[in-house]
Amino acid sequence: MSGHLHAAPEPSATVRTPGKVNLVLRSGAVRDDGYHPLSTVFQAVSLFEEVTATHVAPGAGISLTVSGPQADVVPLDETNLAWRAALAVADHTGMDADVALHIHKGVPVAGGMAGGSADAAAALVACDALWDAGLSRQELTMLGARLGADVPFALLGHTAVGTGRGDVLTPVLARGEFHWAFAVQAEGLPTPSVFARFDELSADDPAHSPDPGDDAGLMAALRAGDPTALGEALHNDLQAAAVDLRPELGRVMEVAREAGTLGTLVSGSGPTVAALARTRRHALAIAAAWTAAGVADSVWTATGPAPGARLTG
Ligand SMILES: C[C@](O)(CO)[C@H](O)COP(=O)(O)OP(=O)(O)OC[C@H]1O[C@@H](n2ccc(N)nc2=O)[C@H](O)[C@@H]1O
Ligand SMILES: Nc1ncnc2c1ncn2[C@@H]1O[C@H](COP(=O)(O)OP(=O)(O)OP(=O)(O)O)[C@@H](O)[C@H]1O
Repeated sequence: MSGHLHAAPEPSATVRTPGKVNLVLRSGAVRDDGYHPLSTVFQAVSLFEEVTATHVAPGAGISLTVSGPQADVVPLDETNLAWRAALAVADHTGMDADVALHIHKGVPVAGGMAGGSADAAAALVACDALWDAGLSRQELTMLGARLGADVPFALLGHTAVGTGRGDVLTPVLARGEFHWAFAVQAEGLPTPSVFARFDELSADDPAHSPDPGDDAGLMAALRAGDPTALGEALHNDLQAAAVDLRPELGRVMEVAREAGTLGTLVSGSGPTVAALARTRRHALAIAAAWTAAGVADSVWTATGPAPGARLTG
């Protein structure tokens, strides 16, 4: 036995963040800054991203590795949202941006479920913890909103109303557990293309505001934990645009209806289709129906709501 002690493991911080589905998404006309005013209700679901931030030698800079089912399609450079999040924390605090990041992806990539945004949120919290920067939730949320409209919700989790670009959040009371099935397509849809198609489809009303809608039924369903009522209240203004770009999504929703879904819609900007189920077993049955019909490249099941960004190690 040598006289050396084992080197202590490099200190690291691991943070878990959820993907999301928009239970309702209403969009107004494009603003001068290229964004659309939204009125949306997010629900975080139990598909999680995990980001680990590990100390490296001073001056080593940022490095990034990615694992998980679709790791090969995720950028490994400074365009990655987790990388940009680490830089944002360093800039904001004056710390040196020296960190090794690892992302384990559990949310479909470019699927309209905010996987990249979840990585940004997780990297913000992980770097804050690793560097002992002591940022408040408010500061993290402000940094997150600059990285992407969906990032603040990945920090918060659970169920929340989003206004502005989707980044101004108000938590919503939801009781119980909702069961979801997701039909994922290998080829993602770029969010800007879906909003651009939405603009073309609504060109007859170029100045419209997001329809305030009547979400009383949705809120009551969430408060009561009533999946049948929630299924009836699901709505997505971007759905027509996503289906226009990917007509095969119509068939995906039809198969979910044949399998008795309580409600089905395109998740966010798509192309993932979400179906609300009565039970976990029913969610598995809807997923099996998609597989049997050959309409999805992969099928996933999850529950919502799920917690926001949490340090797990
Ligand atoms: C579709 C949703 O997922 C619904 O939650 C989000 O609105 C998208 O959020 P995100 O991917 O975090 O969006 P960002 O990364 O901030 O923006 C990507 C692009 O999406 C479009 N975008 C996004 C959000 C918004 N309210 N209006 C938009 O028009 C813009 O073209 C923008 O350049
Ligand atoms: N950490 C990341 N993980 C995945 N994609 C990323 C990441 N950082 C940047 N990207 C880029 O962003 C694109 C969209 O990825 P993401 O998975 O966030 O889409 P999304 O789920 O549709 O997002 P949203 O629902 O927020 O619109 C990818 O095609 C990829 O090029």
